Amino acid sequence: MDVFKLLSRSAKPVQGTSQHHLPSSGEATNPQLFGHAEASPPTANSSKKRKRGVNGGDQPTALPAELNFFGNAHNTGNVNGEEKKQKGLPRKESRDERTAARIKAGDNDEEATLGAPEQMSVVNCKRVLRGHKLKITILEEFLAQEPDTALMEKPRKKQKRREEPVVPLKKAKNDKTQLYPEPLATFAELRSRYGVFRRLTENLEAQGYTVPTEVQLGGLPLLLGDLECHARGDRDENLPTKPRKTTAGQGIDLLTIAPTGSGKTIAFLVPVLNALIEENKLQHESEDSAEVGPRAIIIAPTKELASQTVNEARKLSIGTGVKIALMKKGMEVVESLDVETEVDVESEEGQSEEDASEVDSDDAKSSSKPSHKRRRAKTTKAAIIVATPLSLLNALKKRDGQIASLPSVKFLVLDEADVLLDPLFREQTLSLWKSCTNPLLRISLWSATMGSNVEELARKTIDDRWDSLFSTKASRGPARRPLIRLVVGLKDTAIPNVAHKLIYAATEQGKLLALRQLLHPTATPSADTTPTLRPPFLVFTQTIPRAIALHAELLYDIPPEAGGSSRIAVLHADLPSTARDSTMARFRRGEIWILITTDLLARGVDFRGLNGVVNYDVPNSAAAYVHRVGRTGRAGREGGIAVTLYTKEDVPYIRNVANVIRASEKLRGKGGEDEGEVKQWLLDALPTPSQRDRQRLKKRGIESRRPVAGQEGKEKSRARISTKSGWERKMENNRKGAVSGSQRRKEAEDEAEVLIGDGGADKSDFEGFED
Ligand SMILES: Nc1ncnc2c1ncn2[C@@H]1O[C@H](COP(=O)(O)OP(=O)(O)OP(=O)(O)O)[C@@H](O)[C@H]1O
Repeated sequence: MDVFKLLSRSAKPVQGTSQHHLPSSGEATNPQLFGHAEASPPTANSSKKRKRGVNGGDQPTALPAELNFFGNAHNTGNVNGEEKKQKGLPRKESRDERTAARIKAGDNDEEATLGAPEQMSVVNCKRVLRGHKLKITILEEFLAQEPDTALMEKPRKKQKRREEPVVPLKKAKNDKTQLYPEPLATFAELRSRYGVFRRLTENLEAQGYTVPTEVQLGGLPLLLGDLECHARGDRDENLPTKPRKTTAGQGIDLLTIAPTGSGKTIAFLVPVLNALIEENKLQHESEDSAEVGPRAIIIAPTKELASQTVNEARKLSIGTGVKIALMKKGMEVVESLDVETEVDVESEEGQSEEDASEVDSDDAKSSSKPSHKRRRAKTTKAAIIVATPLSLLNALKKRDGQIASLPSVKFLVLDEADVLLDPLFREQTLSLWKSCTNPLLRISLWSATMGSNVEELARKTIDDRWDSLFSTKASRGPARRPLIRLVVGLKDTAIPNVAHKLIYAATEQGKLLALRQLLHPTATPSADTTPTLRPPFLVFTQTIPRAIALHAELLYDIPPEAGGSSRIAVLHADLPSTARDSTMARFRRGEIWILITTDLLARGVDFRGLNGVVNYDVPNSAAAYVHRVGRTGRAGREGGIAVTLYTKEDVPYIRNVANVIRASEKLRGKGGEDEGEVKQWLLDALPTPSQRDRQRLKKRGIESRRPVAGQEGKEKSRARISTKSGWERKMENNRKGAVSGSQRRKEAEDEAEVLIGDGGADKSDFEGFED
């Protein structure tokens, strides 16, 4: 029995989306989104800019035949080595030295570690990076400067110090500097170039990854190397690599904006795991006692994403000795701290949420519920802790309300950083950031979308933290790490490998009809009309009550032969953890085909075989749209469909979504006025929402779909999802009212008749007539 056929009621598939093109039907052939044609050498006129360079980018010698970086990258460096020799520039040693240290530390695969390939020239690096739409910019650069010893010896008055702060480091801001680090051509280079531990690369290989995705080919060299990258802009593009002096060994802080499903998790996990394996080995060799406390913290906005990250990290860490733990309520992080370890077990689940559009109510809300049952906390011995902000914050909260510090933490990763630094989680995230007091802390922020305000906040927090650590008279401080920004593709744009459909449904009832039409198409669809959506897919609503209501409405739409109501489920933050976990597991196993949810699942969650996403309620922002539709088309898979239903209430705001679709279609090559889903005439016709409107929408969603707290009746009616119009419902209610009224009247009459029959009074009261 073809269950998909049953669900789609024998409809023929849309042209061009035959089953073998659907994302769920197989592995992606190429996880990279851009630069597939990179291997072919450029034509003479392909880069006018290069002519300005010293040697001229159009010279054949500047673009050698080894440009097939993804075929045999190890050959690419020879020419560059020659170039360097000719120019008399020093060859860098640091990688080899590091590799030798690795071997000494016990990772003895000499064959793989020796003979690291030579470096590419800047021209080649630039070509590859541009081909893959990677832009790497240095946001802030900090140069070490000798501290003023006079100031160190003579403490100044408070007033004076404020006027002339003692800053042992000179800060040099340069917003325009672009970097061209050598991209990672193959995963084998992790070992040969960066001396990554064998076990880690084997575990990566075991996952079946063959080609690094864009964020991995750009991000891993930045995080694993010593920033020996090309720091000059267009002017000096033909000059070879010059290692940066200021930051060797210190690493960098990184802000990454890369498309959804582009493999950011691997990009941040590999460097952290590698560093921790190294640390373990060195500790073991020197027989030092193991450091107390976690060494890396990964923060994610939802439990679902956090537990997915733990799974990924555990797969990569098999046999390495690095322990990873998912932060749970009741877990103690650092034993020696006098933290509030006794926890309320009952209040752990099902905290309610005011607004379902928020990412995870459990974390966004404070946990000030009274305790019912208490149990002792366990101290985790894990080196890496993956947590939602509130779960970790609760574990660090001391009895006096202060947050305990985590000096052992050297890596802080903010996954979905823009939402973690959004007002909903900002305070919690910044408190955790502040609690990581280790001066060597390396921070990396990751997301598919990042507003400039979030970038600015990240920059400022890094600045302030550094100043508070090293601006005192006595502290000299290490050389300041630079903050680098890596952008893959077009910032804040949906992935190009998903087909977008924007459907006007006019009213709420129209949306339900349209969704049913998607589920059970009656007419043969064509590429231009309503798309056929094949399970499994996700349906997003604005609020929890609406998700529940839609689930109730669609529950019996799936024929019993196809599994009936068990094939459709709802997942939201008001459900207990166990129910959430079980629904996720059933959806991943393919037992659930249609999962109705809120923005709880909009970010980070990776369902490999998801065929589509339905925005039953329009997302609250362009960023929300990017993340929601990014649940399909993961790792470069083709065939995903994103359907957005909108009503007349959405029209004032739909332009945000239309713009994202248009930009994504341009990336796909459908940039013409009359091409793609969003035609120019539609864009011209749509109103542009004001900044205020956009902010209000982001915060509250469409007002008429919001539940009204404390007004049970209204709340219900607003959440109601039904094909019946308001007028029909009113008439139905009137009919129901009339029927129940007549029933009441009838009952009253019957009662009266009984009383009359009985003489109209209570027998017990009747004492009889007196003689
Ligand atoms: N090099 C690779 N080759 C093939 N698949 C990969 C590669 N790297 C990661 N993947 C797969 O790509 C999928 C998406 O990865 P991941 O969840 O890390 O994406 P992401 O960039 O974090 O997305 P989001 O922004 O939605 O959180 C996963 O299924 C992962 O296994």
